[in-house]
Amino acid sequence: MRVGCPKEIKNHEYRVGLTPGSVREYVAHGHEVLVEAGAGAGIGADDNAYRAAGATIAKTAADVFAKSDMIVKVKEPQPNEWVQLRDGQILYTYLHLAPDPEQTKGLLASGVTAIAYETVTDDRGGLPLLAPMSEVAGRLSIQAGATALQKANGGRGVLLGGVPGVLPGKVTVLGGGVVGLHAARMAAGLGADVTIIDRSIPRLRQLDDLFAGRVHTRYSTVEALEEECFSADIVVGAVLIPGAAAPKLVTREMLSGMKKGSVLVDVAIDQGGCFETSHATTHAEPTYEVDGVIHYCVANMPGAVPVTSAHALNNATLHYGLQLADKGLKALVDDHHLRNGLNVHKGKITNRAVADALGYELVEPKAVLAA
Ligand SMILES: NC(=O)C1=CN([C@@H]2O[C@H](COP(=O)(O)OP(=O)(O)OC[C@H]3O[C@@H](n4cnc5c(N)ncnc54)[C@H](O)[C@@H]3O)[C@@H](O)[C@H]2O)C=CC1
Ligand SMILES: CC(=O)C(=O)O
Ligand SMILES: [Mg+2]
Repeated sequence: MRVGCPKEIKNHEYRVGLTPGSVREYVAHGHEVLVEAGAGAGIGADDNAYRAAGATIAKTAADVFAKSDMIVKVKEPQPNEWVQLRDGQILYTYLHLAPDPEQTKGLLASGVTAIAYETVTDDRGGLPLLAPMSEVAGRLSIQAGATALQKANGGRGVLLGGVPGVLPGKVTVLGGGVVGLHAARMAAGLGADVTIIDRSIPRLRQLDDLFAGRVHTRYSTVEALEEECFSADIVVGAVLIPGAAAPKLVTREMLSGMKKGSVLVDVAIDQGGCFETSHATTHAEPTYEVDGVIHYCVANMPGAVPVTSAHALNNATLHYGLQLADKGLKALVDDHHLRNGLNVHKGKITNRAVADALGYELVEPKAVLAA
């Protein structure tokens, strides 16, 4: 198979779908790899590094899209990318379709077979291709929140760790999954007073064990949300219902109960966000203010640290990428966890959460692959 990797074009997105190390693996499996010139610049991998790994360098993205059987990317295709996709081609990348009707229409019209990293599953109930970027974004959320909390940046001017004789800042984390765990770990490491809210009691038990009393846990009710958000300096939004639009846990009305200059970091923004007042921002202009509360809603947070992120992402995506390259669509038939990643195939929606969110008929992946 010919595997193509275009340069990412989303605002300040410096990650790359294939590192030179991954290219070597595809080449070792007998595949041709076509990489757009400059695709790895953001991680310090120049075209010669890709040539040394066995790739051919394409001058333009158009060349990569036209000549490849499978496109491996990081971010969801942008409008001028989805028009270049076609029937019979595989797209392997993050998609986040539930909050994005325009992209969904574009992918359906193209006929492409689109596999979303974020809905591929594993035996432990996890999302193995989302997890590494959730680890990065969770850790980054506290850096971003702490920066926004500084007075000169519009925040209320609190140092998260406090100092001897002065109480630390308070961080509330909504959703104690992968993002939430890593946010809590960073916040606790800085000395903040941290509370995690989740609706899963088994998960709260795990977190309580893990942090051995260093972090508080609370079951998710409106009362708990209000108390923990109203007293917080930073609230990290980290809830997820896989594939679906995020539930709006913090309403606009609740902002009036929050401290002026406190910060909402909505990591869940790629699934539409869990604060009613969130809208996606970019690394170029990451924050805005509503009712005195600073909002940070960057939908591609890991793009800020591409050297770490691209390698962590490739570690997770390589296995299934090779399966797809080796076997084509049979890889989806053979492995139900990979099949759970199938969101769009030949003009049909094949993921239930996406179909429900956007009002499409669901076509079962097994049925569509057998056709
Ligand atoms: N903005 C960005 O750059 C990035 C965003 N993300 C996003 O962050 C979000 C979280 O991802 P993960 O931590 O990997 O998900 P996860 O599945 O590991 O964790 C989600 C947690 O939310 C909890 N939850 C669901 N509904 C809840 C509710 N109503 N109240 C309280 N808790 C609730 C679940 O029990 C679970 O523990 C996702 O939307 C993901 O796409 C991930 C990486 C980068
Ligand atoms: C998961 C995601 O949206 C990202 O890594 O950009
Ligand atoms: Mg406390």
